[in-house]
Amino acid sequence: MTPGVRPLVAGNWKMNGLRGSEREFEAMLERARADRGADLMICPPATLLMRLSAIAGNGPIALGGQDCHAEVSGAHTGDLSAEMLADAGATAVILGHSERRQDHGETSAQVAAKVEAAWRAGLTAIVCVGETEAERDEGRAVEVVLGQLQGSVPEGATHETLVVAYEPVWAIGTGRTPTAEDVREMHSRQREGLKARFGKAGEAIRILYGGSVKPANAAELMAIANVDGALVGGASLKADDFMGIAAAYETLSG
Ligand SMILES: O=C[C@H](O)COP(=O)(O)O
Repeated sequence: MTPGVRPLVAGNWKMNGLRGSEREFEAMLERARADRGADLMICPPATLLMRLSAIAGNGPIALGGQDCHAEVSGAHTGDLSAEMLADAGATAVILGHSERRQDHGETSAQVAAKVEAAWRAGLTAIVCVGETEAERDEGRAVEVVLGQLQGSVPEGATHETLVVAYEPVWAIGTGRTPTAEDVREMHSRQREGLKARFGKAGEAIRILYGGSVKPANAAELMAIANVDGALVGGASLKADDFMGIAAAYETLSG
């Protein structure tokens, strides 16, 4: 946690979810009515955004997209603009997820262009960074992550327009997590980088941890300095698991 910074627990449904998933979302909403000490967000596949937005209303769970194109509109088959996501009810968009960087060859420069697009549309950009296992083994984790952060985030970021999500690639969907000391070190180095670049604003930009976050390990991870919430994949698909992670903040504040 960072003193004075309200945490964010965001769920990334990735390529999961059909209409029946509305029931899971409704169950999350019902349980989110009590303030859990953290902002909550679900990033469903784009096909569900408008439906979940109609259910969510002005309730306690915000919605986000999982990617966007840098342009406003045009001949880009299969792509979605940030404006379209905003129109469908999103207030944020995940950008530069390692699955986009790996599966679609996205570079940090392309991610930065998408961040500009998100800001143009009034969306908060959730920018993902993280090292592979080989890069960690080579002792390059800090260098890789700070390089991605520098290249993927344009000038002018604030705590309202930017959220960073640190996700070690080898921890995603594997059930493995870094040691608390490694998480502390990585988040602290990113905080220093954000402060050096954005001054006072960099102190309040949220840095989420992502990678095999579960109800059982959430409280320990979220208690680490400069861990301002979580980006949750698999465990965000079920209301019990997602709200179990959000409940870590009740433990921490209680
Ligand atoms: O965006 C979320 C992450 O990739 C984490 O996924 P996971 O919680 O399934 O490990």
